Amino acid sequence: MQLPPSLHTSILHSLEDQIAVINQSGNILEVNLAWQNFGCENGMPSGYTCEGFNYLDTLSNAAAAGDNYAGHAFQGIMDVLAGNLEVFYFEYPCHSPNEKRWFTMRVVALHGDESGSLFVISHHNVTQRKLAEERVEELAMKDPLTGLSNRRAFEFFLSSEIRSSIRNQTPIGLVLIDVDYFKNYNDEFGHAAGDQCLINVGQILLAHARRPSDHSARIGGDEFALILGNSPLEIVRQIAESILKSINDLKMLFGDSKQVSVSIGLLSVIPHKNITEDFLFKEADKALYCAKSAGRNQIVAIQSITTMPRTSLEPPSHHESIN
Ligand SMILES: Nc1nc2c(ncn2[C@@H]2O[C@H](COP(=O)(O)OP(=O)(O)OP(=O)(O)O)[C@@H](O)[C@H]2O)c(=O)[nH]1
Repeated sequence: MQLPPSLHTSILHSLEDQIAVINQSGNILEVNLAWQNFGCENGMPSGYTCEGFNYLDTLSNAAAAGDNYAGHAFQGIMDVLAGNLEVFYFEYPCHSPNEKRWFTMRVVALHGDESGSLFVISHHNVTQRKLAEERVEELAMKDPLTGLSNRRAFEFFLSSEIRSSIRNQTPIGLVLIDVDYFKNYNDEFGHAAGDQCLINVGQILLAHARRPSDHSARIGGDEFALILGNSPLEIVRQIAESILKSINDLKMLFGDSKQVSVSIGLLSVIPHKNITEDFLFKEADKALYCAKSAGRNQIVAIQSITTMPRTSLEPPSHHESIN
């Protein structure tokens, strides 16, 4: 079989990765078809070959305009050109107005080039892998039944909201919600109806988490939580009352026999650095326990939390019940 005369060029043009050869100054000497096509698909004139382009200039201009990825790529290439780094490998987002895209960039000295003045840059599209990773990440943070955040995500958001509240000295609200006598509900109406009930409660919580700093989560079987960033006690209380009412109103959806109620414990506090998420959660949980003990279908608010550095003793909390 006869191989094409310029076998290496043919191989280069057959590759899916975008490949360019640059010299020590960053001038592009040669690109493959994939590189040309990518340029044309992204605003370069048709027939664009990159000849005369200086890749380092392009990156440094983008970096000067605030593109940190371009700045990092520039530095990596400079390190390879200077011989300080054998291979530079970098993964970066390159989203277009229509789609999310990620690429890897690999920069290495041209193999077999004795002058040591030629370098190969290759870009590989890793979008499919990144989208799959994003999806896995999303699934790992979501409760599959209600679509709300799961406990893991809740803990993450709580800790991040506490840090933000400490920084800004704003009150963080925490609301814990537990369905009343849910075991009986399951026993009486069946597990599928129980699932539907949890979905409906989840939807109500979701509708009450309106701002970017609000997060609703299902943190256990019939236990839910709402984090309300920058919310004083009065606001947290109003939101909890609205949740309680909406859940009581679910019986209109189900018919009178399927009455649903919840017990709610809540607090709002401006935290300082000794306040942990575990501490806040336990305080709100104490209030929830009080709401259960006092007869359920009601709200108990922690009125004040001693925010002094903790010793081995739990600080005193003061509860107020709202029916
Ligand atoms: N349908 C359904 N039930 C669940 C799910 N997860 C947990 N459960 C049930 O939720 C019930 C929770 O009941 P308990 O924690 O004993 O409390 P309760 O009956 O709600 O009583 P109080 O909380 O004291 O008012 C249990 O019977 C669990 O089996 C779920 O995903 N779907």
